[in-house]
Amino acid sequence: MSVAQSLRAISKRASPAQCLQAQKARSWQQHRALATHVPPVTQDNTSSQGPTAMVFMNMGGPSTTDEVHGFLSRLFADGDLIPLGPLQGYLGPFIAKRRTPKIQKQYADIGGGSPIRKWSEYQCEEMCKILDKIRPESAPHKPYVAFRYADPLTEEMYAKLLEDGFGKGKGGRAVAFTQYPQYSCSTTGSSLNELWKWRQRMESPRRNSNLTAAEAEGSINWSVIDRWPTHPGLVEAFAQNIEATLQTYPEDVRDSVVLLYSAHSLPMSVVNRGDPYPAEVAATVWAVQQRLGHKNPYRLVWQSQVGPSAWLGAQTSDTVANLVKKGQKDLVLIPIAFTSDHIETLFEIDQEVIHEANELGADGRVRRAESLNGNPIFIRGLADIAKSHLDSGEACSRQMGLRCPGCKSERCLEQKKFFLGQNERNNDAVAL
Ligand SMILES: C=CC1=C(C)c2cc3[nH]c(cc4nc(cc5[nH]c(cc1n2)c(C)c5CCC(=O)O)C(CCC(=O)O)=C4C)c(C)c3C=C
Ligand code: FES
Ligand SMILES: [Fe+2]
Repeated sequence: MSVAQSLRAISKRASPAQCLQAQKARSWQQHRALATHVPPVTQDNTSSQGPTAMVFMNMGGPSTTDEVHGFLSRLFADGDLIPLGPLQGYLGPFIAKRRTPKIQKQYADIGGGSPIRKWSEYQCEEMCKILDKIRPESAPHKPYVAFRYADPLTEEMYAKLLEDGFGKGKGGRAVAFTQYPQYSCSTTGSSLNELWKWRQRMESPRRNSNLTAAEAEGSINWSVIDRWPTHPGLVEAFAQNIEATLQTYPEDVRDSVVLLYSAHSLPMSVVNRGDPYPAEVAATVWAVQQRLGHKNPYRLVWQSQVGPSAWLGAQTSDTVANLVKKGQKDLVLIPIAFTSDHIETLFEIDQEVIHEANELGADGRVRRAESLNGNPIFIRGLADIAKSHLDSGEACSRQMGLRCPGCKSERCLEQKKFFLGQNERNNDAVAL
């Protein structure tokens, strides 16, 4: 049975409409029980390579409104995300401070904070439980979360890894697993640059004079899962959420509902540098459309642009308003580049875009597909991605070695050299 078939089999317990209802009502405990529903394992559970640290990397978000300023300060200090040149140290804090009240209000409006920490910790824990069963040779798999701009930060995660017995002369295996399905240098690239920076600070004898030679010798062996835009588990989970939302429309209009896949936009300067993200997001969309049998018309649109520079379009909000004005009111919005709810779904789509559509007369017919959050098919897919990665013995994908055509960043080059060099299998791969 293929991965896609087995994922579909796991989920064949309710119709899409029932699924939507059930998903809305599903409690935390139920999510837990479903995520760990895996086929029985027959291998014996003796571990020879474990423990293995599974580190989920993402941007993070403020869990409370008090954390908004710190979150924005780190975000605007990140030259990989927002390059402000030599003035970054002055301009970054200035913009962060000025923007804080507006963004605090948005987080207050979605319940007081971002749910991304809760979902990331849950997804990682549940994935590790599944991995222990389907890949006992590297068990126990220990869950860690490393956020770029909010707690738990990369340095906090690294300190915890060392405290838990990885590194410091004992070596140990850690997998940096990006939670951005599609690779962008402004997201996954930034998280990897940060991880590499803290690895140098905490485990390199040149940078950390407190390390003994033995401790430096036995440092953590890192590998990276850097992208997974068309993995069947991801595609199946998206497809089922879309089908469940389509079931909420009357049968006679169902096939003419327009599907609007919405992803966070990128500045055109990043797109023109050759960033892989737009192509990889489009790959996800195409895979989901194929799984759905192309029954509905679709468009890929882009949201959440910040500041006055040119960004990749068409914009989600303009597209929705245009279609509604033209009389196409049946629209499903699908957040396609993020794996849990966040301010862009709960505030921007639910409270701004859909609200505006209703003011234009959409009459509740513009709806959003649920985010992946605790979806058991998705979490089973994550475990499958991790298992394939561990089985492959590779340090990272070959794709990761090839820099953007317009990249001038030494940091990118050094980071890629480091991760490529973490495993013998990649010995013939070079960072270009
Ligand atoms: C795949 C997802 C994302 C990409 C690509 C991305 C690129 C990107 N973002 C900014 C600037 C900001 N992003 C902000 C918040 C934010 N961004 C993403 C995702 C991606 N960003 C998320 C999920 C969030 C919200 C986090 C949460 O609530 O959980 C913000 C802060 C909010 C604001 O001030 O509006 C900024 C700023 C740039 C410049 C960029 C590409 C270069
Ligand atoms: S900006 Fe893409 S590799 Fe450096
Ligand atoms: Fe963003």
